[in-house]
Amino acid sequence: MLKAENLSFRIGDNLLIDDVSLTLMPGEFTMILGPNGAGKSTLLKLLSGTETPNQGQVWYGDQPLKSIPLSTLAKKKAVLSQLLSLPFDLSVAEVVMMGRYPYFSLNPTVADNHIVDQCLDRVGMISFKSRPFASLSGGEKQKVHLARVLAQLHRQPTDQSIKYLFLDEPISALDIQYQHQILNLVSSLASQNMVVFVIVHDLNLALQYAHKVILMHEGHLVGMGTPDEILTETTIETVFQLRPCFMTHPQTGRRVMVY
Ligand SMILES: Nc1ncnc2c1ncn2[C@@H]1O[C@H](COP(=O)(O)OP(=O)(O)OP(=O)(O)O)[C@@H](O)[C@H]1O
Repeated sequence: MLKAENLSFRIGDNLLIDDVSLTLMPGEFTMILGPNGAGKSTLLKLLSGTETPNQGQVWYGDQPLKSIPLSTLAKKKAVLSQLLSLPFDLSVAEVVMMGRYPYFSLNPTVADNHIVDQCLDRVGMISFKSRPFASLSGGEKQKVHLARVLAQLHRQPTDQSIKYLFLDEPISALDIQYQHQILNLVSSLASQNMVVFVIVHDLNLALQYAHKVILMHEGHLVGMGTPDEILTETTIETVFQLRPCFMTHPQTGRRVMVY
């Protein structure tokens, strides 16, 4: 379980996160939504330990996040940020191998190489293994970085510990086929004792995939609950200044939104 208590974060005079408390459970696929500048990436950074709150505390299980040694944290938690480019010239396989750095000292083992292949295969990028990373398209880069975080959180069969996965707009550059493929993959990860926290902008994908939705606006948490509880006409109009229209999908019976 991840628990955040009364988090606030400010830069200069800007209060980016204002008294946010939440609980995330392993097994739940949590999506965070909100307009540009709402504070979603900042909250992700606080929950993943990339930034330290000015007030409040984050707990991973019964341990304060700030007390967990970095070497332990690197095997427990992985973050996919919006930054896709890399300052050095690496192959696709080498980028994914970065996810294995916490597990070996000098050289990767046969098992590490196998995990890299497995993770590339899971995101449909195994045939790109030897390509220079810099030569990939935006969507291809996004899939390779996802393989990297999968490699980082790869479990040994005996490992029952809770893992924490943070994805900042992981499907923003993907075509619709891969959007669904990756969200299905992330959903299956959530069911494997993982806390999964994903920022997306597509409210319909949240309606389709999320177990829990967190809606943010101007650094505040507007609501947290099931997509049907939180994504209502009123909240969407308040936060996005657009009145949505809900319809029922003719085949699945699910709620879908049009604008
Ligand atoms: N270093 C900084 N100094 C001042 N303000 C900042 C800084 N970093 C972020 N902000 C501001 O904090 C607010 C929240 O930013 P954040 O990136 O968390 O938003 P977001 O909800 O993830 O937005 P988006 O959907 O556009 O990615 C924004 O208004 C942003 O301009």
